[in-house]
Amino acid sequence: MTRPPQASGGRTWPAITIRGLCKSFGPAPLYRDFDLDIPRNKIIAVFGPNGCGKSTLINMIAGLMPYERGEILFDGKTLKDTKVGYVFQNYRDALFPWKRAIDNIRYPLALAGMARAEIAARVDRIVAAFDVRFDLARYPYELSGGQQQLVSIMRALVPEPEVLFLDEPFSALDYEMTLFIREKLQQVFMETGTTMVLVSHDLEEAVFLADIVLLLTKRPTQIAEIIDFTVPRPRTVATLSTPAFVATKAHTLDVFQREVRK
Ligand SMILES: Nc1ncnc2c1ncn2[C@@H]1O[C@H](COP(=O)(O)OP(=O)(O)OP(=O)(O)O)[C@@H](O)[C@H]1O
Repeated sequence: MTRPPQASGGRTWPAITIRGLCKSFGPAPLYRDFDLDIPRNKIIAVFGPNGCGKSTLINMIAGLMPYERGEILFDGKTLKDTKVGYVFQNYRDALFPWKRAIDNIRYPLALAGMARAEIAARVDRIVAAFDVRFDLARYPYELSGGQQQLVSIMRALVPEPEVLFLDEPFSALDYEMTLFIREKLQQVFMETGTTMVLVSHDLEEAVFLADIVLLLTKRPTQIAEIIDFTVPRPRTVATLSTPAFVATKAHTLDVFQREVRK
C-alpha cells in the first residue's frame, strides 16, 4: 500500500519514492520489496514494533546504510544530488567535541565552501529561529543534553536541507526540553516547509508532530497503515487533549497493538 503522490506547486510527484527495497541482516529479511511514497513539505513520523526497522529505514533513505536491492529517489534524483540533514538520537557522539557549539553549527557551511558573510547570516537566522538563550561559544561538554541536541538540530538545518531525518531526537531529553525543542522544530517546519522524517518510540510525540504517521508491521516489515493527522499548526500542549488528537492516538495504538500481537 502506498500513498498517492501529493500535488505541490503544480508538481505531482512525492519528495521521496521508494521502490522494491530489500534489506536483510543475516538470513531473515527485514524489508522485502518495500514500496513507499513520502510526500513533500510534511512531517512523517515512523512508528512501529521494536526492531521492525524504523532506524534502518531512515538510515537507508539517508544513505547511512546500504541495501541489497531497490531504488530510492528524491524528486527523481539520487541521494548524491539531494541535500539531506540527519539528527542522531545520540547527540553526544554526533557533535564535534573539539569545536565550540557555534563552530559545530557553522561546520557544514564552511565545509561546503560558503562565504563568511553568508555563513554568519545563515547561522544568525537559525539561532534566532531556535531562540537560543545559552552561550554558543561553549564546547559541547559544557552544555546540557538538551542544549547539545538543539545544537545538533541547528547544525542539521543550517544548510537548508530538502529533507531532514531525525532518529528519536528526544529520547534522551527531559520532558521540558522535549516540549521546547518540539515546539521550535514545528515552528521551523511552519516557516520552511522542510520535509521531515522522524523516528519515534513515543506515540504522543509521533502524532503531535506528524502530518502523517507511518505505522510499520513486524518484520518482514510492511506498511500497516498510513494515518493522517491534519489538525492545523501551531499545535500546542492544548492540542494533546483535543478529540482529534485523542482519537488519532487511540486509532494508532489499536493498529499498533494488532500488529504486535500477530
Ligand atoms: N548493523 C546491524 N547488524 C545486524 N542486525 C542489525 C543491524 N542493525 C539493525 N539490525 C537488526 O535489524 C532490526 C531492525 O533494527 P532497527 O534498529 O532498524 O529497528 P527499530 O525499529 O528502529 O528498533 P527499535 O524500536 O528497537 O529502536 C533489529 O532486529 C536489529 O537487531
